[in-house]
Amino acid sequence: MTTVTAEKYHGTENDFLVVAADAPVADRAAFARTHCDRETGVGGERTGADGVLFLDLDPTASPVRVTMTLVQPDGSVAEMCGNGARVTATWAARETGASEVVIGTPAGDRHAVVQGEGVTVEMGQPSFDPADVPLARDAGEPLLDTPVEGLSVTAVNTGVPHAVAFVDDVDAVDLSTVAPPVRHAAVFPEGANVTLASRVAVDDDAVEGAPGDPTAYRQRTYERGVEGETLACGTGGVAVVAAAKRTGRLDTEGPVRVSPPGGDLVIVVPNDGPATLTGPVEREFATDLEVPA
Ligand SMILES: N[C@H](CCC[C@H](N)C(=O)O)C(=O)O
Repeated sequence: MTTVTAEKYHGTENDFLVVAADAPVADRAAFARTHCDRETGVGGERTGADGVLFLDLDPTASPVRVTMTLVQPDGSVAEMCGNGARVTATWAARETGASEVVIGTPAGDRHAVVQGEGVTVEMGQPSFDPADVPLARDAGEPLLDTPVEGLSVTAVNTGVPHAVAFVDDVDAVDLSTVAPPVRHAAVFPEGANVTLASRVAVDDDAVEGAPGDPTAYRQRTYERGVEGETLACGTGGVAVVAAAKRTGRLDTEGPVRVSPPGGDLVIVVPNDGPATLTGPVEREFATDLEVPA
C-alpha cells in the first residue's frame, strides 16, 4: 500500500486536501474521488473535501511561485478556484516564510498576499464576453438577467464560468433541485457553477459597501465538479459583485462583503482591472492517505 502526506485546509469552509505535486499519485482523479467523498472520505471538521490541490512549489522564484492543479471530487480539473488559491498561498507561505506568492493556474497567474489568517488573491478581470464564459456559439450577446431553466441568470467568467441569479432570499431556494438544469444547460458548453445572491443591509461598518448605499450580499453556490453545494466559493463571490455591477444593481469600486454559508469574503471589483478576493484560511491537520491502486 502506498501512502502520501496530505494536509487538510479550508477557506471559509470550502474544504481542500493539499498534496505535493511530486507525490506518487498516478491516478489523481481516483485519489480525489476516494478522499473527497463526503461520507467515506478524509476526516476533519467535515468528512471529505471539495477537491485536492496538487501543488508544485518553486521556492527559488521571486516572488515564490506555486503551480496549482485542482482535481475535483468527480475527477475533473478546474481552471481556477478562489478559495483554493487562498489555501495554496497559505500553504506556500508556511513552506517558505514568504508572504507574497504567485499562483500559476490554467486560468493564468494569480498574485496573492498572506497576512496572518487573511489572504488576498488577485482574481483577474471578470468577463461577460460569450467567448470567455463560454456561452454556446449561437448565444451572440452576453447573458444578462436572462431566463435559463427557471432562473434569471447573468453569466460571467471569474476564472471559471458562473451563472449568477439574484433572488430575494438565497435560503428560500431549493438549490439542489433548481441548480442542476442550469449547470447543464446547453447555453453553457463547458457547464457552469450556479450562484445565488441576495442583497442584505450591512448591519455593521466592518466592510464599506457602496458609499451612501451600503450593501452586502449573501451567496450560495452549486459547484460544477462537486455536483453539489459548497459552503463557500471564491470565484462565485467575485461573480456576485461583478454581475451586480454589470446589471446596474451596484455601483462601487470599494470592498463589498459577500457571505456564503461558511463565512465572510471581501471582494473588490474595479471598473477596469483585476478583482480581488480576501478571506481567512485555516489549516486543520496533516495525515497520510492511501493512494488507490
Ligand atoms: N470553489 C472554487 C471554485 C471551483 C470551481 C469549480 N467548481 C469549477 O468551475 O468546476 C472557488 O472557491 O472559487
